[in-house]
Amino acid sequence: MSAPPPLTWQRELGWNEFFAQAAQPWLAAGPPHEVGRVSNVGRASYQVWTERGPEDARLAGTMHQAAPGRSLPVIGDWVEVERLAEGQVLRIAGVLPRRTTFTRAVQGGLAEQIIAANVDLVFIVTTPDLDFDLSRLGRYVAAVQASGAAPVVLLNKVDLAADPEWHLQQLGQLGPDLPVHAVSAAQAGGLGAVRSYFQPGVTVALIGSSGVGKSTLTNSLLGHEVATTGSVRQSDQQGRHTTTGRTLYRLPGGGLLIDNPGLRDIAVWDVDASSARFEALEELATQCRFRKCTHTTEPGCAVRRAVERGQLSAEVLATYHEVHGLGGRLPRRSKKR
Ligand SMILES: Nc1nc2c(ncn2[C@@H]2O[C@H](COP(=O)(O)OP(=O)(O)OP(=O)(O)O)[C@@H](O)[C@H]2O)c(=O)[nH]1
Ligand SMILES: [Zn+2]
Repeated sequence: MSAPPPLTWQRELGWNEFFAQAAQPWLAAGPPHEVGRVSNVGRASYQVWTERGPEDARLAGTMHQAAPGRSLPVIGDWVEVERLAEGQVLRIAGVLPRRTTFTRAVQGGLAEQIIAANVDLVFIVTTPDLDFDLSRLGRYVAAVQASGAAPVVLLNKVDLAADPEWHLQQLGQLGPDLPVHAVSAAQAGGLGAVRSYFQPGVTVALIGSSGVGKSTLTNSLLGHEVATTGSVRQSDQQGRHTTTGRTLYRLPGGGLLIDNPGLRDIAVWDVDASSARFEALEELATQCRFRKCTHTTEPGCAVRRAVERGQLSAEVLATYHEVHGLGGRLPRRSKKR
């Protein structure tokens, strides 16, 4: 038995044979069974993109029970939903298998948390200034490849570079087949090449340090202001988490863009730097006087004490600070990798 041809809205949202096959038993049962794509995840609520557009959704009771192989929906997931009576929010009954997954290490590297699913392409954004660090960019490339997505490097703020060719040549060392583009998001320069990646159904995510221009780029690509430049707003006036700001966007010419705080914060899923290497440090950090100690200048810092006593290498702490955007970061102009 072959599945009916998928609808156009689904294709535009990234649906393909892989998902169609997985959803076949669910859809074969007919109404109220539908599918949709998770476009935002709040603390207790979800937003799912269906034929009708973005809709509020809630987990079905059975989804709350832990079961082997069961995972809660994340941004980018295709989910099985039930449309109850008109006016009621959609109910998420299941998560379809994922084609790609971004994970980050939690519990000191003992467990993995999935933060985004079904991303096809990841734009790694950097700038020709202090952010430029080939070894860190190399780790991002490896992390993107490990997720199953394809990496593309964007050298943004190229208008500020004295010698853009030097930076491009350096980035070329990251891999012979790695696409690299020089852009200026603020001046809409070089965006044609970037736009050409957004084919219908292709899901793209942006990652990069704070301030490299991800929001500016998002706004230029979407043609209107959606992303908050400078910071990510997550709460409304009452301080509640709000799901009104979508984090899965459809581009005017096709293609989808995920701009999600969890994914943005590359430091947390920079696998090499943040997992096992920091286990000892995180163990020590439980003894710091302050729960949110940054191990820089706080009194009663168990981590710095351990470094002073030679129990923890100063390099591990320095890397930890670099990954978390703390402390002085020097431009490292690596010659050869
Ligand atoms: N000169 C120049 N400035 C740019 C360019 N793109 C972005 N900027 C500026 O860089 C600053 C940071 O840009 P954002 O878009 O907020 O950076 P972001 O990566 O979203 O930062 P976070 O929200 O902290 O993750 C803003 O002042 C932008 O106007 C560019 O191409 N050239
Ligand atoms: Zn500390």
